[in-house]
Amino acid sequence: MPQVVLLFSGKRKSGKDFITTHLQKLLGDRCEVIKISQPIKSHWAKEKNLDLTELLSDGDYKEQYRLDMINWSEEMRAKDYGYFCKIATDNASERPVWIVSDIRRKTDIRWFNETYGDLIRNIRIYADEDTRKNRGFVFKTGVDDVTSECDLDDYTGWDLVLDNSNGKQDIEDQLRSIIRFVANYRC
Ligand SMILES: Nc1ncnc2c1ncn2[C@@H]1O[C@H](COP(=O)(O)OP(=O)(O)O)[C@@H](O)[C@H]1O
Ligand SMILES: C[C@@](O)(CCOP(=O)(O)OP(=O)(O)O)CC(=O)O
Repeated sequence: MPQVVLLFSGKRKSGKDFITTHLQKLLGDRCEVIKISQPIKSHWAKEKNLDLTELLSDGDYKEQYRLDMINWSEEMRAKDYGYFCKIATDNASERPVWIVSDIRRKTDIRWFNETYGDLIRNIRIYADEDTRKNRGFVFKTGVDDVTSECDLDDYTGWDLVLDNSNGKQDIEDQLRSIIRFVANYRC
């Protein structure tokens, strides 16, 4: 069992990967990064003979397949909302800090809450739309107006909110806030 499970969410190009990758470097082998989208992308790469490394990176490649992956994964979630959360965590190591870098749905939070209870901490990464556009965000119907991107818009149970817009806190400050926040867990 981990000692703390940090759930990160945020809209496309808000900086989830950026912040969690830096956090991982800082915490080293005390932490494990878990991606719910990993089993989705693995399945899709096998099924369609795609480049998994590219699908996992922040480039444009994954955007070409995002809509299809959303639609397929929603069918799976309709049968079992925790399906991908379970596969992603089944493969995780026994490190004390788990960083889940891509929480998107209330049912993701529900599954982690039911499975890890008091260990979970909800961290929201915010970035304003101009910043996200500068980072390559382009609105796409079927992607940005569906559950995948919008389900947590009205969620209010955040334990920590970080503003990762241009000109706000720099990455060192962001990381310090997170570390202060998890410090109680002797990580
Ligand atoms: N605070 C930041 N400073 C500089 N570049 C950033 C920052 N946050 C994100 N980026 C860059 O913006 C792009 C999108 O960030 P990413 O972490 O992939 O977003 P998300 O995972 O939320 O879609 C990446 O190229 C990333 O390096
Ligand atoms: C099909 C997806 O899992 C693809 C998610 O890919 P990423 O987690 O890489 O996305 P961003 O970091 O926000 O750009 C979305 C879903 O609804 O499950």
